[in-house]
Amino acid sequence: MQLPSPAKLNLFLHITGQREDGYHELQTIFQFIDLCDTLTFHLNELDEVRITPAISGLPTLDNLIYKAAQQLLPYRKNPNWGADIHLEKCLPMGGGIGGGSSNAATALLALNELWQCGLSYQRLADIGVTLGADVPIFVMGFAAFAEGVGEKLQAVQPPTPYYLLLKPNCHVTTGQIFTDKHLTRDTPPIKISHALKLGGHNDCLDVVRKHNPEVDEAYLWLKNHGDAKLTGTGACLFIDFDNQQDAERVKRLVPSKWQAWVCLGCNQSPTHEALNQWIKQHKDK
Ligand SMILES: C[C@](O)(CO)[C@H](O)COP(=O)(O)OP(=O)(O)OC[C@H]1O[C@@H](n2ccc(N)nc2=O)[C@H](O)[C@@H]1O
Ligand SMILES: Nc1ncnc2c1ncn2[C@@H]1O[C@H](COP(=O)(O)OP(=O)(O)OP(=O)(O)O)[C@@H](O)[C@H]1O
Repeated sequence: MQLPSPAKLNLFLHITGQREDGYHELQTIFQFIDLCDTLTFHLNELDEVRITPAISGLPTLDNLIYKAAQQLLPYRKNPNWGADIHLEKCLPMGGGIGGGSSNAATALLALNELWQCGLSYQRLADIGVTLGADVPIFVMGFAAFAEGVGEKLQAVQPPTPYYLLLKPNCHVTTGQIFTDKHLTRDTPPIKISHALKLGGHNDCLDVVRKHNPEVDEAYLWLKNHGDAKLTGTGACLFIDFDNQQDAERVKRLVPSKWQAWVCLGCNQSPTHEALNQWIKQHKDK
């Protein structure tokens, strides 16, 4: 089974409070983009989960794909079943586009089928949120207005423009941004209708720019070409365009020290499209 594992953008990110366990309550709109890793799964009968290739600097036990697989082991129909998982990495790490969370969700969705666990998407999302706040959105697979720590989801259909996505040459640690004492944590909650009509801002932007001069520099550069926004806690920035040509034109101007992509917003996750096709083919057999 081969599945794409897409990135997400936070079209805005408001921090509305902080829970007693330290986690922040937020409001955001999540939308997928067609920039993806690819995961390939083969069932084995060795009761082992093996992931190739290793991600440099990341022990397998810490790989979110491995952690996701461990969570599903108790639900396997056959206790001898394991999986060989190949990861083709394309999404930059520490970019605020949720690559690790997406990989975890893709593994939950794939292994739920291959191991015949029979869990609902909601059960997989509940398991997923224990791995990372961004995992549920990738499990559910629809663009959403999110609240809580990102797990309370209402489906929405925002416009699906072309985006220019820019990755400054640095890695932002989400935990560091959320522990900064200057982070604004009291943005008044907004209604979903307001969010869809007027959007919002990213409360993390100032703190991320302060900690990461490269993000600051890239933000000032991108602002000359449109309404530059930060996704999640960065480092990635984006602007939207009505058409692909305009996005490509600005991409050609991006200084070579930064990575840039032109991608399309999607309100359905490509993981689910591919998974549903796989399920259909296997039912037909
Ligand atoms: C910023 C967002 O990307 C917006 O979509 C997410 O809220 C972050 O989600 P994530 O990367 O899956 O984050 P996690 O791996 O769950 O958390 C990393 C660290 O960020 C902090 N954290 C994360 C999410 C949240 N709502 N409040 C927090 O305070 C916690 O200190 C946590 O230890
Ligand atoms: N399969 C994986 N792919 C990428 N990162 C992983 C994976 N498994 C664990 N990680 C760890 O998760 C960290 C965050 O990676 P990720 O790509 O999700 O960052 P991010 O885009 O900033 O996420 P977010 O927007 O959720 O904060 C990485 O630095 C890495 O240590």
